Amino acid sequence: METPKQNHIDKNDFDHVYEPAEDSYLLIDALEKDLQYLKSKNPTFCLEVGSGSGIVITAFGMAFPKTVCFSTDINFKACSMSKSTALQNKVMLETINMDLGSCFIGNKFDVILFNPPYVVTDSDECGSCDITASWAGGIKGREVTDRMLDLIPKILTVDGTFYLLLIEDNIPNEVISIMADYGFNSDIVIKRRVRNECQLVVKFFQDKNI
Ligand SMILES: C[S@@+](CC[C@H](N)C(=O)[O-])C[C@H]1O[C@@H](n2cnc3c(N)ncnc32)[C@H](O)[C@@H]1O
Repeated sequence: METPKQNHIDKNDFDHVYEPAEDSYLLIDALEKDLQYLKSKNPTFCLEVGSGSGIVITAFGMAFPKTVCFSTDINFKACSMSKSTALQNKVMLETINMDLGSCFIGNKFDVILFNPPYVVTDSDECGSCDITASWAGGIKGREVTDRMLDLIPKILTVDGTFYLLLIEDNIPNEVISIMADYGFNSDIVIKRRVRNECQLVVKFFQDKNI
């Protein structure tokens, strides 16, 4: 998958919006690894929750020009940057400044992407609308992620796929078990150690075709 250009961004903008890092590129690499699977699904609608600079959803939109792409972010400045990144790379993207994706209940996406704030912090650090929201994940680094898990069955198509980035501190087996209770199968697409952090991307799906 091609890496989107981000020439329009001033370095200082990353004081307010998450700068693409190893986790962003791991999610892109997971999509690249799953390209044939995704192509076989011919997705009509894709949503990235917490799109930050927009690098992931733009990479997806470049690889799937016929897919209608949406993104959300709790941080207003991230929404503007996502839109500009998409525009610079000629990707049509609808961005919405909101919490997760609850306004979409009743609508269904074929692909949902989420690189959440996953760092273990105190609960009271979690839930801001600024740059802290990029990383502060509360207890087990899962407070935002777990709310998203509850939403997935309501906004993913029956044969859709949800890609979620986690670190070992998030206890991936617990996440897999929560999703299994909702009727989802899972598969670890990619795993990488980055300094002292083990990052992985897990995909969740309801059909049997991996
Ligand atoms: C780790 S950053 C990932 C940014 C981008 N997707 C990437 O991979 O580079 C997490 C993003 O989620 C956003 N976020 C955090 N909590 C959110 C929420 N409740 N609803 C929507 N976005 C949220 C943050 O503002 C931040 O942009």
